[in-house]
Amino acid sequence: MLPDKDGPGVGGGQSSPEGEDPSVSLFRDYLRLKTVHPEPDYDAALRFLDRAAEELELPVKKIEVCPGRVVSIMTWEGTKPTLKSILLNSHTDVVPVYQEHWKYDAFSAFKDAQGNIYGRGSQDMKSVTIQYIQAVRRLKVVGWEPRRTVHLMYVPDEEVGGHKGMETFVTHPEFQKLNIGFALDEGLANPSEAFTVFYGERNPWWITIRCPGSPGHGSRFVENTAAEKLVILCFVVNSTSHAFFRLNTSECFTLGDVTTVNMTMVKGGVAYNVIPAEMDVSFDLRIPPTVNLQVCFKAGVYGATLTGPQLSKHMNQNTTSTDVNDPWWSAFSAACKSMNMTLVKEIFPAATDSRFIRALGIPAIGFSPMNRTPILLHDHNEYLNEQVFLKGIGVYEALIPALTNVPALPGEA
Ligand SMILES: CSCC[C@H](NC=O)C(=O)O
Ligand SMILES: [Zn+2]
Ligand SMILES: [Zn+2]
Repeated sequence: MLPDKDGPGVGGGQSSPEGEDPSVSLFRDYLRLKTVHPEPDYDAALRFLDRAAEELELPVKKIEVCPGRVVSIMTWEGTKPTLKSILLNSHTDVVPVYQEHWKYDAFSAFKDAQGNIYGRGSQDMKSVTIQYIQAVRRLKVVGWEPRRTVHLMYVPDEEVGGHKGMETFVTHPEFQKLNIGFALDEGLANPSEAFTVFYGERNPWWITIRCPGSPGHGSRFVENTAAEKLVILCFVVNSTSHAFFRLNTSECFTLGDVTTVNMTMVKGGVAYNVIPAEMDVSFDLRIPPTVNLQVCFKAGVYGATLTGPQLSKHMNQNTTSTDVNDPWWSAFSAACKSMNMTLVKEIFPAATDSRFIRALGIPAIGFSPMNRTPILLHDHNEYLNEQVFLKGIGVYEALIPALTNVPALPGEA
């Protein structure tokens, strides 16, 4: 039996503080699960999502893509199930916290007098998971039925690159069976009245460069040392400041439009007085889809060599159409317009699981309905206001019908 309105919430809602919207209580319950790296409690998330699926009366499919790494999918079958489906994707994991820098326990989902709900994942992206679920719940309660099938997918390990999550799952036959036509995934908050939507991402490259050099006694003049090469690489990294400069001019660049390079790890050396024979230096590069990746390869690393394993070097640069004539974008943007929402289109500055979906040629939009909210993902004191959260449910309540009503496209059954 579906509940009357937003339902009692997973687990019966007994924990709902008096007067609190059940959707907010459900969100706070989900924030309390410690799906935090390096050892996320994925079982707790899967149990929580199973209970939600039971309440929604939706079938669940689980696929263990790697040992201990399960993708869970709730499916709301459409009245035209041969048409391509809509994917509502979210990841279940969250990044670690420095608890000493938080005002409240990062896993207590504390709500202050302004209605700000503090918790790791409140923006990234447990809010979106619950908003999808509650939007579906509301649509079911009023008896609405989708034409296209809707899949709510919950994936592990996005925060560590998605290798044991979405990257592997997109190669699985069960993924093909979902027959996805269009996907929604996470975006970022926007401090203004507007909402940001992401139609592409910068390519993340996590690379390690080995700098071999001449060894010797630490008291001598030695030419061509490993450390010397490492220092030259520091100058290369300095080019990041050019990108920063461009960001701060009147030119309309956002972080997603420029390349950034940060040296993030250095390894090498055994003793104060021994010049090491090699040093490894690691970089986090983010390259916009408009930059020729082959040129990046040829840029040269001053006699140093790339060494393995290169943790991530995403090469696909597909972006999603935001052309007025694109049927998915026009459905998405028209629904937002009907709610008087202002949209700002950008390239996502970091990486999400959308990149694996776009790489298959499937259009994907990164969108978390959080306006009037500072960008606090991965930061201390990450929070989301309950009113903003609740409005977001309404946004999906309009977006799901808009997207599932996109008429059959050429080539669709
Ligand atoms: C190289 S994949 C890294 C994925 C990660 N995603 C979220 O923060 C990021 O650092 O962007
Ligand atoms: Zn995220
Ligand atoms: Zn994240």
